[in-house]
Amino acid sequence: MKNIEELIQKAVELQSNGLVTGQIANELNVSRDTVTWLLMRSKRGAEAPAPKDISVNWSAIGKSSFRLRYISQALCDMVLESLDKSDQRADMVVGIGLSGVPMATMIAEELGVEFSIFHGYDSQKERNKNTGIFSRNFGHVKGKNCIIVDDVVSSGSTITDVIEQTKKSGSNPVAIAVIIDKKNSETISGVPVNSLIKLARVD
Ligand SMILES: O=P(O)(O)OC[C@H]1O[C@H](OP(=O)(O)OP(=O)(O)O)[C@H](O)[C@@H]1O
Repeated sequence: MKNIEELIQKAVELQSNGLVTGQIANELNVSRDTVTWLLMRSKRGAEAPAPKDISVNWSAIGKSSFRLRYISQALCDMVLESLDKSDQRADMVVGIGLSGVPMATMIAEELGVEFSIFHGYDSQKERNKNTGIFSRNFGHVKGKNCIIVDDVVSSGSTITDVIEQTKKSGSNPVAIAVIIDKKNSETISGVPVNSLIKLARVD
C-alpha cells in the first residue's frame, strides 16, 4: 500500500466483498481498530485520530519464489541458532495457512523434516472463540517437536491458538518463525519468537 487512501480503498473493497473486520484486519496485516478507523474515514473523513498501527505489505517477497526461498533460509538459520541455544531439536515444521505455508514448506525441506499445515480460525467466528485445525492431508504433529511458521504476528492471537492446539495434539512447540513481529515479542506462550524484523514504537 503506497498511502492511506489506498489502504482505505482496499478496506472498503474487502468489506463490500463480504469480509468482516477481523478478516479485513488479517488481510491488511493491521489491527481491528485500524480497520474500523479506515472504514469510518471512508464514510465521514478523519474525525478520530488514527490508531497507532503499522500496515505490513510483504508482497515484494511473496510474489517471488526465489526471494521466498532466501527469506525461508534466513528464518531457518535463526531458528537453528535458537534451538541450539536451548539444546533442542525439531522434527516437524507447521505452516499457518495461508501465508505461512510457502516458507514452512521450504524450511521443512531445508531441515529434512516433516511438514504440517494449520488452518487458522475463521475471523468471522473469532468472537465464539473457535480455534483452527491441523489439515489431515499433511504431517501429523503428535509426538513431534514443532517449529511454527507464519508471515506476521499482529495481535499474536493466531500463534497463541496454534501453540495451544499443538500442545493439545500431543506435540511440543519449540520455536516460532515469522518475517515480521509487530509485537516485538521474545516469546509467545513461552515459545521463542524468531523474526527477521521486530517492530517497536518509540512514541
Ligand atoms: O497475530 P494475529 O493478529 O493473529 O494476525 C496474524 C495472522 O493474520 C494473517 O492471517 P490470515 O488469517 O489473514 O490468513 P492469510 O495467511 O491467508 O493472510 C497472518 O498471515 C497471520 O496468520
